[in-house]
Amino acid sequence: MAETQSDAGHELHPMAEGDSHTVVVDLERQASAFRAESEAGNSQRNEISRTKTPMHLTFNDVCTYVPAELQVPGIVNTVKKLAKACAKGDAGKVPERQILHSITGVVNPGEVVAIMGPSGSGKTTFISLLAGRNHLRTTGEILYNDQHKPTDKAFKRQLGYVSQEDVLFEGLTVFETLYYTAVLRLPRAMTNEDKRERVSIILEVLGIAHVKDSIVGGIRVGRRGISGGEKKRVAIGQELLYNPSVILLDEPTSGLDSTTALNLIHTLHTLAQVGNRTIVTTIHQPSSRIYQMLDKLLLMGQGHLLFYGDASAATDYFATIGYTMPYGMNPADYFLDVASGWSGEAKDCGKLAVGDPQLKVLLGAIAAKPFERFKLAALESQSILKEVDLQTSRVGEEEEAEPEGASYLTQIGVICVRSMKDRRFESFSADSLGVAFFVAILCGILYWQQGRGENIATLVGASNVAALLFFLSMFLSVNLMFSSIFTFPTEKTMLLKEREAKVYPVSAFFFGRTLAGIPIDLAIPFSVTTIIYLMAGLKPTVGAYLLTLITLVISCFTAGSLGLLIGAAVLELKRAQSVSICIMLTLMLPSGFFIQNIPVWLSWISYLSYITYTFDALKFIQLKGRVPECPPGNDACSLLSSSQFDTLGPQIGILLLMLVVFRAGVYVSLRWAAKSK
Ligand SMILES: Nc1ncnc2c1ncn2[C@@H]1O[C@H](COP(=O)(O)OP(=O)(O)OP(=O)(O)O)[C@@H](O)[C@H]1O
Repeated sequence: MAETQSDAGHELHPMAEGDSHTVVVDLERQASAFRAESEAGNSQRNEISRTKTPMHLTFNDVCTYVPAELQVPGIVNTVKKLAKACAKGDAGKVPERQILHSITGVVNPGEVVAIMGPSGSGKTTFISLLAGRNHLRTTGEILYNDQHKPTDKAFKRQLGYVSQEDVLFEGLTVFETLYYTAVLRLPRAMTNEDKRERVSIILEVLGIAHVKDSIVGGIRVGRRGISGGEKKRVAIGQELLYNPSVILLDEPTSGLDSTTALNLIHTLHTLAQVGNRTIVTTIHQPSSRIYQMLDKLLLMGQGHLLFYGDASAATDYFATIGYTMPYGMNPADYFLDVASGWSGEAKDCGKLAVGDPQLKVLLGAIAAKPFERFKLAALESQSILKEVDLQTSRVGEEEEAEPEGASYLTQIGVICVRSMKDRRFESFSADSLGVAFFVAILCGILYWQQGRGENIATLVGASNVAALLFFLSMFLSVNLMFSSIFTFPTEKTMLLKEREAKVYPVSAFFFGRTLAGIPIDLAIPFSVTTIIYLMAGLKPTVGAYLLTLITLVISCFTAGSLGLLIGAAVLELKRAQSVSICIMLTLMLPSGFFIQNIPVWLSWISYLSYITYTFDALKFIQLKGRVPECPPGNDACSLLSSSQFDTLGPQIGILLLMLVVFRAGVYVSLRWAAKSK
């Protein structure tokens, strides 16, 4: 039996290259191989071909509303709006626009339903509602197997959702992307080998095995990776891995050439049929060959349901209400024309607006001769529900006992390793290393041996060393802080996507990302400090070197945490950058280097600045007892050697405390961001 399986796998061809039949035939062969293996007791492979619980989807009278006015963000605008609403006496009431109007229907297991409609007709809104990923005000009911709402936390894990935008890690290879998803989402009882094998099967099924070692690529990593169509298939593969009963896809074929799009729909069709999955996909402009492959069509126009039923019956239906398709036309093109307000005469060609007479005419014709969706839906619902009931009762126990996913420690480990691999092109890129080494060597040359005993014994030499210590702490910490503010805004979409699918808790993401940052964030401070230390001839004892290094590393981690906190709290890059510049300058100016006589009412800021404590600690380590006696009354000189504390402990302790507080703030901000979406 294993031979049959491997044969099926090896003979598959990449979709983009092979013809469409190959994939279907191969999938069918593979599916029969899976079934055969299942009979032989190999349940794992069987999971790929058939779902555990077939899902019957019903949506009834779904209406969705959005605010009718522009919602300008910001506290001032919110207060203004509230004041206006209170003055009018309608506080809390926001004028709304209806974007979905009474969408009703039924989708059975094993079917592929295509949602079609012109741009802005509500396809994305509707499919994201089916996936429980839309939080707009919605009335009506969406139920799976008559009991699960798509927003139910426990049930969400069973819904595969591929959004319109590709949310992938640009720095990972295709195999890594699918493998880490497999480790996070597949049952912990499965061995690593089985998970790898599952990934290999998915790669073959989706025709992307030939690019498994190519990176995803993108603007962030500055590298061209796999093609748009391949990215889309990687995203689909991530969902297929855990064998969901329902797969919802938002425009999976956009950007694909017609053959690749046809192959993708073939694949979905086969997955639905051999796996008894419920598949709903929005689709923009399907070719006539794709259209023929669809089981059901849900046509939308301006948020209204214009047709729902067998795709093959749509042409006849529209003919009966006076919209006869011209001979030889692609039905999909014709229905889009109709939904866009074209009634067959060239002069009427144009887009519909709500209340458009054309839409009213069409809706009137539909109301006069409905496509019997309600009757049909009710009948189908009853017969299919019986079948689903039977199958569900057989697998009912399995559904109750959803297998446990990765353990908490595995989640942290995977998030950590995945994040390190994703950042491998950035953190250790020639650019960032080049800047760090350039600055270190420039500093070393400019301050060449300034820290030696004879130089530091002069007032000028001691001042130079103090300036070098301040610069060193500023350069390293600001460097890290500014790179840290990008972390969460750029990973926000991935965090939200994986949180929506309940893959891991926020704390696992927080600890995983924190761990991933440690080696990368240590490397630059360590090498820069060592180069400058040797070239500038700072205090030549191992103890002083280690203390300087420890102080700078803690200071960098504190600054990095502040950067993460700003990024996590703001989650918007431009704003995060502006906020961090303000905070950094506020902390730097009163830190004891630029100005000594700070106005009393502002002096408290210096106590909040991690730079004050870092600079103090470095002066204590390098200058205490080594600088010349200050002439009486020379304040500038005495500042060289003075510290706020006579020992090192309090400075280091306060820095560590700040580090913990900032990290806790990061965690709270992430939780809040994940919740508020
Ligand atoms: N959060 C929102 N706030 C305001 N308007 C919204 C929101 N979401 C959707 N809309 C509006 O609802 C309508 C339908 O949008 P939707 O994105 O669902 O259309 P679509 O059919 O998927 O379009 P496309 O094919 O161009 O992606 C549009 O007019 C859009 O502006």
